[in-house]
Amino acid sequence: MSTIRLGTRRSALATTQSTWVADRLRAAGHDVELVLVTTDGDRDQRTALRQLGGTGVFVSALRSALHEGRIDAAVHSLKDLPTAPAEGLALGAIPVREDPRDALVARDGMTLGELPPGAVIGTGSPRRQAQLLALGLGHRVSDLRGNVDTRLAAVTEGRLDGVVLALAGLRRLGRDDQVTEILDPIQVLPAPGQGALAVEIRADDRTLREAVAALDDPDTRACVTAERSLLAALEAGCSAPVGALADVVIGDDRDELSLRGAVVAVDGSDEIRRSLTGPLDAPERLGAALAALLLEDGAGALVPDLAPPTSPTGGSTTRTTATPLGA
Ligand SMILES: NCc1[nH]cc(CCC(=O)O)c1CC(=O)O
Repeated sequence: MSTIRLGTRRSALATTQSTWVADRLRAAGHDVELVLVTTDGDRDQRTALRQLGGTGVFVSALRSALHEGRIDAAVHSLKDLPTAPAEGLALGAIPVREDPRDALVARDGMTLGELPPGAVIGTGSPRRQAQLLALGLGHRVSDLRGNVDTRLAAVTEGRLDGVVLALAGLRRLGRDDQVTEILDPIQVLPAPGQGALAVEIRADDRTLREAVAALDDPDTRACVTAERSLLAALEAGCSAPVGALADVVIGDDRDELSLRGAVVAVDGSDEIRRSLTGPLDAPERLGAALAALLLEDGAGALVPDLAPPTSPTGGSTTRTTATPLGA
């Protein structure tokens, strides 16, 4: 087969991830060439992610390159991919995922519990902000964007007391030695899909589909499918204050999927956490069922832009459209 042109964003994290995918494809006997693509999300470092249009800013340039045949496959961080399927494209492989948890990098080796009230923690993610404030430790949150090294520098240079990032990104970049606390999902649930990669291809490209299929990890795919179905059923985007984490667990006579979800008011004043377990082969249903449960129990009141409950109770108005948060 001819050389696979593997499209990637230019950031250190993105090229590390795509190099990882390229190495696995090469190990399987393929020739691979990395093609660097600049995205709007990389170009505009100063605008808050929310103002940039939330979902998809890192993704659309790679998708255009796929559609136009400039690349044969694109490597994305799955959590940056909008939940809506892209016309004509398919997720050819979802490789085994890195640790999905969030991590704190704080001054003086401190954990969240050790940071004093008034300490300022940097994050550009409403999900992280909401869950950090909901801990009730009196911390403050400051908007922070930029690549991993820029964000870490804010702590080492003393501008912030701490930053919260995905452990997966720090691991891949070899920066996890700076982590002062791995945040327990009991307190801070990661973003749906966090720690996982997606290899996107053209849906009709059977050669590429076969080439990348060996990279797919079915357990990871089941977990992230459940997490993303929850997000989709809430009609929330990747910048919504919604956390989700699925695990494969040992059931009575076979493996099952356990899904946790959290919807948190962005000011941390209230939160709803629920979990459900279901069959491993029906992750979409599990995600949708947990979304319905969260909405029934009032998630919509915490985050006004979420979907209405599927069975509206007396007196409430059923909205026919929902704007994704962050749009
Ligand atoms: N939104 C940026 C982004 N997209 C994926 C990762 C980390 C790697 C991953 O989650 O797979 C990050 C950085 C971060 O959240 O700290």
